[in-house]
Amino acid sequence: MASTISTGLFNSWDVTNFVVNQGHGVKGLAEMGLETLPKPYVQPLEERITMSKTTHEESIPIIDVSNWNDPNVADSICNAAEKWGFFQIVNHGVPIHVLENVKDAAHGFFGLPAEEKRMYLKDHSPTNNVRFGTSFSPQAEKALEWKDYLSLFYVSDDEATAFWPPVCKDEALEFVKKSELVIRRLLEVLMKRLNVKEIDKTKELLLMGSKRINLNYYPKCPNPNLTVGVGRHSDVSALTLLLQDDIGGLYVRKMDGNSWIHVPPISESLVINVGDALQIMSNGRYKSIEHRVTANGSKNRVSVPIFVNPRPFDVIGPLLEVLENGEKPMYKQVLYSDYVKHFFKKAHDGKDTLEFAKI
Ligand SMILES: CC(C)(COP(=O)(O)OP(=O)(O)OC[C@H]1O[C@@H](n2cnc3c(N)ncnc32)[C@H](O)[C@@H]1OP(=O)(O)O)[C@@H](O)C(=O)NCCC(=O)NCCSC(=O)/C=C/c1ccc(O)c(O)c1
Ligand SMILES: O=C(O)CCC(=O)C(=O)O
Ligand SMILES: [Fe+2]
Repeated sequence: MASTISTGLFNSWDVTNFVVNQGHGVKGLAEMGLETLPKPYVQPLEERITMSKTTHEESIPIIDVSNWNDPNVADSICNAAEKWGFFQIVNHGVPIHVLENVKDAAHGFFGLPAEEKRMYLKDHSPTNNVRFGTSFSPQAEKALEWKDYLSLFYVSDDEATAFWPPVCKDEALEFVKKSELVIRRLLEVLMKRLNVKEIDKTKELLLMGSKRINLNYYPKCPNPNLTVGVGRHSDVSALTLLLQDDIGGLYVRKMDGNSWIHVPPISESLVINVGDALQIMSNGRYKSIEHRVTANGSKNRVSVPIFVNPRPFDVIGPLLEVLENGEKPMYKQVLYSDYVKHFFKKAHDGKDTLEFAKI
């Protein structure tokens, strides 16, 4: 392949070694001035987004949450979580400078030289809670995904201050903190429809006892149609709150069909989606929907999801309040860390992780 020969990376092993093991990331590869897509990134036809049916006739709901006490707001949120599993919120109260700063900080982190980012690869990182990586699970994947990430598991302010990379820690922490209220409000509203009247301490820990913030970087890609930014998956969180920049590329599977809907960037909005843990706890009422991201041929894209989760040692299953009306449980009780480890050890495979919890 002419382009990889000109970079000095002669075969697929060289490319993977350079990107994954040496910590250059796909950004390092993209910056070599490739003309064609290296082979390890070529996705099978059926996984390419260009081969899928995309529709512009419908879009996920956009909900103005400026008044949380308005019953119409609550209804719209619960309906969206049931029907779409995905929606955007505006007037959510997270200040614009917090959103702008964390996107800038993402560019700041990925703009560091490879030697500095390499310090956060799994084998070098001073803590398991900070991980720089590429693709999703390169050891399990047939084709790599065109994305680098920094994943930060929030334990405490002190831990974050001590271990998160200096170039982005304040901004990432500020986004986590400033989004806490909107997360709580969303969960209160969603719980009410499930017959959970108040979120006591036990419920709070079960729903939002752990948080992970990822900084995702999708560099400009030669032949974006042959690969993906992120393959089809559903999140394993309870709820995900996603900040995207103005480039676009996130697609959501329409629940009742085979078509994919674009999630258009809306300035100052946040994308919210139900994750597997909430689908399980709601006994299937709220839907954790498959989504994927395209690669982009002309721009570098960043996104910043906050995954709101149970704690690793929590056992999750359908909530008692949900089963009180006599409905049959669809999912068993599972240790949350077992569920997450199962997700992380395979390649992205749509909604297959949920099979792990099905009765
Ligand atoms: C995640 C775990 C299980 C990690 O526990 P730990 O003891 O640190 O286990 P570990 O042995 O280091 O990790 C197990 C494997 O998970 C994978 N892994 C761990 N962390 C990550 C990470 N942040 N990103 C990718 N893979 C990871 C690796 O494959 C590990 O294997 P290895 O590379 O070490 O061989 C633990 O912290 C936990 O239970 N956390 C619960 C809360 C949580 O983190 N929930 C997940 C929310 S994330 C979510 O919902 C979606 C994430 C997502 C989606 C699409 C993407 O493309 C993507 O990149 C990420
Ligand atoms: O980048 C995006 O828009 C979505 C990323 C995503 O789905 C994830 O990180 O789980
Ligand atoms: Fe996701």
